[in-house]
Amino acid sequence: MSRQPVFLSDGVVAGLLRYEELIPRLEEALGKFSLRRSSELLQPVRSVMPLQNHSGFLGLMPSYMPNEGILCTKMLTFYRREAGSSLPSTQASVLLFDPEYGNVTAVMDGLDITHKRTAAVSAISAKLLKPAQLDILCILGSGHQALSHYEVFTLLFSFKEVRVWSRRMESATRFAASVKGPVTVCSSVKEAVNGADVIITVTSSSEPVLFGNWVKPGAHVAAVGACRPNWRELDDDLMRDAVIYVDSREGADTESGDIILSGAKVFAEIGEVINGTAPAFCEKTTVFKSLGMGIQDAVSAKLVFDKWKSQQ
Ligand SMILES: NC(=O)C1=CN([C@@H]2O[C@H](COP(=O)(O)OP(=O)(O)OC[C@H]3O[C@@H](n4cnc5c(N)ncnc54)[C@H](O)[C@@H]3O)[C@@H](O)[C@H]2O)C=CC1
Ligand SMILES: O=C([O-])C1=[NH+]CCC1
Repeated sequence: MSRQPVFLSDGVVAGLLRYEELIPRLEEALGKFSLRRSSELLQPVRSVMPLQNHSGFLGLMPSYMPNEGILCTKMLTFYRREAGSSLPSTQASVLLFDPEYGNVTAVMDGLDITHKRTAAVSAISAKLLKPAQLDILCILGSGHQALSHYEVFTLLFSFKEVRVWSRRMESATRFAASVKGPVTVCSSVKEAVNGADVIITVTSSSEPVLFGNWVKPGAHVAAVGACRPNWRELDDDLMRDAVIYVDSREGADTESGDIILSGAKVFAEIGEVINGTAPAFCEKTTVFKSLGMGIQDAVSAKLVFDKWKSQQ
């Protein structure tokens, strides 16, 4: 195989990746993952190397889906940044391989994939674990993930009110001004989550920001940050009282401080709910603890690459 890999920039990837096409592929992949058939899907828990001089981490996220012709790995770096820092907190590249020959067919910027597939999986969790009422959406954090979550949640659901809180009020105000629809800027987490039906936590915090006694019973929480075993976004009360769903049990047991440090029991993977092998307790308070999986990047990258090829 002498062909050189193509390089797809962030702009090209962003132009090709659409939530409407991505969501069904992610649902299928999450269901397949939870079947644990190694002949159909392989994905180890990502390996993460600390970069102690920089408060950062380098992660490697390989996956293999032979029936779909997908062999892929994402490489990412993520850093804890001080408030006001202009340096990026997460960067990523995705490599697609030809599974038969082993050569790299495409190298693509992984930022848009990371933003969209993470938000899309949170939206899938909200679709599956939908509270009886869906009036108020609350977003805690105002960075890249906040934006992609706003986009997909307002695309799929019709909330009467969207609220945002950020640790710096001006960031929340900037976020509200940057999106199309109306957003209420809140000055405290307690005020922001009061009565909210869906709460999304997308912060880089390592301490709890969301406390169980502020959360409306029956609400759904999509918890996206805190991806290290000693980092938290949610307090023990919420972790103990809610029914906990995850993307990967192995990932959660290895990487989620919210699960490991609270001692909370994982009830099911959302792939099990998709497969009908675990119930969706929509009437209870539910937490979807998201950590991110290589297969999510892989199906996103394959979708982008196939669309790009069809246009050549
Ligand atoms: N579960 C998954 O699949 C993924 C999770 N993530 C995680 O999602 C989180 C957000 O990522 P991005 O939006 O890309 O980052 P970002 O840097 O664009 O935004 C981070 C947000 O967290 C806030 N923040 C930082 N420290 C905080 C603190 N101590 N308390 C409260 N808020 C704080 C910032 O003000 C900002 O609003 C990160 O923790 C990241 O590691 C990112 C990608 C995928
Ligand atoms: O899956 C992912 O891309 C990430 N999870 C935590 C930081 C980035």
